[in-house]
Amino acid sequence: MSAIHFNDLTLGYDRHPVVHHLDGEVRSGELLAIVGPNGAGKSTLLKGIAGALAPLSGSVGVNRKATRIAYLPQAADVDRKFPISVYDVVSMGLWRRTGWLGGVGRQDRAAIEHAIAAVGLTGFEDRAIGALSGGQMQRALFARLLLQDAGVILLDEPLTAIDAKTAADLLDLVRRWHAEERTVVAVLHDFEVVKSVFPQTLLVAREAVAWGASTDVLTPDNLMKARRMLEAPDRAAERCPRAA
Ligand SMILES: Nc1ncnc2c1ncn2[C@@H]1O[C@H](COP(=O)(O)OP(=O)(O)OP(=O)(O)O)[C@@H](O)[C@H]1O
Repeated sequence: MSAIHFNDLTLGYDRHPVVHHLDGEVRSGELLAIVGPNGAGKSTLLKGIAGALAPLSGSVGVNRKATRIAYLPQAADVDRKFPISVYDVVSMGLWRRTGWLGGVGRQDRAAIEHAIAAVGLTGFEDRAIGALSGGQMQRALFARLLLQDAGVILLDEPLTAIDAKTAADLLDLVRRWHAEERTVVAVLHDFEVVKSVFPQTLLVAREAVAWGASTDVLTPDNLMKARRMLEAPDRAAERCPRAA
């Protein structure tokens, strides 16, 4: 069963295409890494799946049974100046159930505490998020994802600027989601992590360069091809390759 399918999907900004004519599907329960050079369109693709960016043409569909999508944006896009505690950030994972003004019951409080404990942040509940380290903040955001209980989980560079211990802990949560048959799509730059945790990889450079088993995709030839595709002069004009 497919969890996400792309049908000639083109995404971009102000009518300038960034990701061109993507076709294919992510199987339900799959762990898929999205890799590619800077500016390849990885974050754009994740935003398209999350529904935060409408397609310029074509479509992206998420299976009805897995409609609940959780999305972790890049750390740089998260406003940490907002005066809110770890507990409140994590509890937002329950908004779908409690609503903006809904009360948090005893059961909900237990679930929030459980999620905070699962990411190793017990004792930090009252800490303002602006006073967390980058790794602690990422742990808090993963606790929120745990509560969201989504069928499809989208992670944009979840391990960037994270130390080895935190990365290992967060990858354990990804493995747990996989065991729970959730679909996880993550933008990653560390190929060793990809090869050891993510069986499937999509290599993008404004279009799909290769998509399949991670070991088949992450070859020097494919990576070189991706770099060249992004550096090609006609990219500067952001022309559609199929329109040429
Ligand atoms: N909001 C935006 N408005 C206009 N152009 C954008 C916007 N966001 C991204 N772009 C452009 O789209 C292209 C792809 O960006 P995107 O962030 O998707 O790449 P990426 O593969 O995630 O890169 P990185 O590895 O550096 O995070 C880039 O040329 C970028 O400048």
